[in-house]
Amino acid sequence: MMDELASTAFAVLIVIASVFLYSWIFKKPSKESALLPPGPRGLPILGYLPFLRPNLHQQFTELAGRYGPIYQLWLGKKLCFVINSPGLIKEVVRDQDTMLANHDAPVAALIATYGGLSVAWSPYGPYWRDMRKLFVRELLSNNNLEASCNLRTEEVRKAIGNLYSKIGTSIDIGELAFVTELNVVLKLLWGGTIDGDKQDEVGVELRKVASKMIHLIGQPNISDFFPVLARFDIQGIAKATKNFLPHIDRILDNVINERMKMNSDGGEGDNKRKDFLQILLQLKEKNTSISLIQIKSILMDIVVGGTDTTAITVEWVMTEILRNPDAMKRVQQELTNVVGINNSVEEFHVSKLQYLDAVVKETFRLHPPLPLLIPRISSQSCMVGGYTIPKGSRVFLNTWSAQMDPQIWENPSEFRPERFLNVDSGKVCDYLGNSFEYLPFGSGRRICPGLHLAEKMVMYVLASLLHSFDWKIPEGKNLDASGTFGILMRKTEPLFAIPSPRSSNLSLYA
Ligand code: HEM
Repeated sequence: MMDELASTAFAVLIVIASVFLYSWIFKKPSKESALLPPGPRGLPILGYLPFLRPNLHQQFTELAGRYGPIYQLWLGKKLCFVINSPGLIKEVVRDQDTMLANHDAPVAALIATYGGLSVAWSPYGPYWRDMRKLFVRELLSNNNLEASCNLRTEEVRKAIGNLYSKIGTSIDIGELAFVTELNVVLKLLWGGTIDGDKQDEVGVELRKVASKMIHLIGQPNISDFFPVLARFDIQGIAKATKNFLPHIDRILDNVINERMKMNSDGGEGDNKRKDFLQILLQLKEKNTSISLIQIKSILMDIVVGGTDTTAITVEWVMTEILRNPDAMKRVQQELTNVVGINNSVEEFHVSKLQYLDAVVKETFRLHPPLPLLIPRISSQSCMVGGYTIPKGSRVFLNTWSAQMDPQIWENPSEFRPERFLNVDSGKVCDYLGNSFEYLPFGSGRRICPGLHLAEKMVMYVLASLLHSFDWKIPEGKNLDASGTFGILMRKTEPLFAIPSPRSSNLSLYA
């Protein structure tokens, strides 16, 4: 994608170079008063854009070796800073958190979220705070997560039950995890509003929507690097996103209408527990400041933010486990001890699965789904590491670099879950954003609000897959562990694996 961007950038921009050279020279912010860090030099106008490689987090880490833990580079008209060390990441998310609390929303993200109304893409301020509070309080609080345990159990059991009918065949693990996670998320969102075949249809449609949206948002867009060119929409990304929006609207409008009909018929939907859509619609009735498009943006936050990330994680963990048979044996032994070979895994078992927990943590370290988190933009000029970050700069927090730092992690490229078991090392890494050398869910005000749900789901799905089945790679397939970065880092080749039953507990899943 970066190569494509580079050639498009060249073709278009060489033609108009002379016009821009003038404005470039005269509009570039003055450096006299700002102490900027060193950084790689790029070309006039294009900056470093033509030199970007697909795996940005790796390239940024290499550049840190040359320029230090903080450096600057121009991407088109945008001044960018890359922060690579735990100490400086801490400065950003603790000391300068309010100045750097905005995500730098690409044009496509703003269009897809009705002008930035979602939690992820709204600017830091009262609107974002209220929406995030609502999101966390009503959907992702500990109480709500406990209350929705049955629903997750039901969906995971359904997925495992289906696998028993596919014994010996090759399974796309990412797809399996995605469908399971999407079903859980849809149940949390609108419970029994729609059910059966209709739920499956909506699931299939939302799946397409989520992956298209991630593709559009993750695609490098000239308009983001040269805002003055945004109105020409050279790559047609804005147009594609606008054309696609009515499709999202139609799906969500249908579900919302169904739910409103149920409300007016006095139906509670998914038995006693209120689903998220029901809560949002009730709030809307009471409080006219919440509009339908805000509700839709939040629903999309969850569908887009909560499904692919979790599925990618399950796929990476399964890949590492298949590459490390000793780890697979140890996980399965732990499951046998904690769950019992002929019992099914329950969510309450998960907190006792310490080795699996270490395997998941180690996988997040090596393969974080968002190795550069979501890039920030400075709302005010501020200082990091003794350097000035001028207002309006893009800031990349390269957590991958910190997670692969040999000064912190011994033999960082080796898969060694034991490093997360070693309590004596004094390194207690959790997901809460306080260990700045380990931040798979980010940190500070913008830390992922879905982390507890994600943790529960990832652990529960993996425990169920590994307790019920042994897994092997299909003949002729290799177990490649390379990733490709868009906005998410996915496996370059999807993982296929063949299940064979480990225990005779099929009846528990039927
Ligand atoms: C393995 C799964 C997941 C990973 C690795 C992950 C990771 C992240 C990261 C790194 C960020 C950016 C944090 C920052 O900028 O500092 C983020 C933000 C976000 N995530 Fe997640 N996430 C996951 C699952 C979920 C789930 C399940 C949901 C919702 C149900 C969710 C919803 C969001 C939202 C709404 C934001 C934006 C928060 C804001 O801007 O205030 N994520 N996530």
